[in-house]
Amino acid sequence: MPSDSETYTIEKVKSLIKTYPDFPQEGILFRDIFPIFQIPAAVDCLINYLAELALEEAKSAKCGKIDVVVGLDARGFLFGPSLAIKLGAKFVPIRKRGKLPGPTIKYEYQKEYGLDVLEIQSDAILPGENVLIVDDLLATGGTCGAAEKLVLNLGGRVILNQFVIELVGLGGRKSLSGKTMSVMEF
Ligand SMILES: O=P(O)(O)OC[C@H]1O[C@H](OP(=O)(O)OP(=O)(O)O)[C@H](O)[C@@H]1O
Ligand SMILES: Nc1ncnc2[nH]cnc12
Repeated sequence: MPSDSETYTIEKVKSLIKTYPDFPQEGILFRDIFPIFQIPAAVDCLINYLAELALEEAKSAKCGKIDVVVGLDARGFLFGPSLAIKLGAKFVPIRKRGKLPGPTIKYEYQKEYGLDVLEIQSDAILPGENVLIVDDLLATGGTCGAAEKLVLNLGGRVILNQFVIELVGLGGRKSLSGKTMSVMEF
């Protein structure tokens, strides 16, 4: 099947991201990743790139394989399942309050614009499993910091926090305990 995925570069993928000033509130420069999903070759390029970085990190951490890819509600779900397939890992969601059935554990956190609660199903990660956390964007780090706490509380090992976009000016990676990588900086 003809495809231009080989000619797509991360720089080209970055150029697809649109910026909206004052959304969803004044003072926020919103980075929109959805235009990437209008171009299958761009998505393919990005997922392959995330998978390569993750495999390199698992190798250098000498942890064996990534057992679990945890995706963060909601835009982390755009990347998590595809990445999990590439890594031969299971996919587990971390969701906002009240969305997951059965026994869960919760963690309250501060984000760029407001307070929120994240939850994970209690049996989703087994003690000692190697976990990669993926999300579309790192801003203040509140969301991913809460996700790390949930993973650690279930006995998982955070091998890598992976983001498509990092808003470097907000210094979010300072509040994360695990190794952190982003594909693009703004
Ligand atoms: O580093 P932080 O300051 O915590 O911010 C980053 C988080 O904020 C956004 O999600 P949001 O909570 O807006 O939810 P959404 O994905 O459902 O839009 C983004 O997708 C990250 O998950
Ligand atoms: N500036 C931003 N753009 C897109 N998503 C975000 N989530 C938190 N901050 C954001």
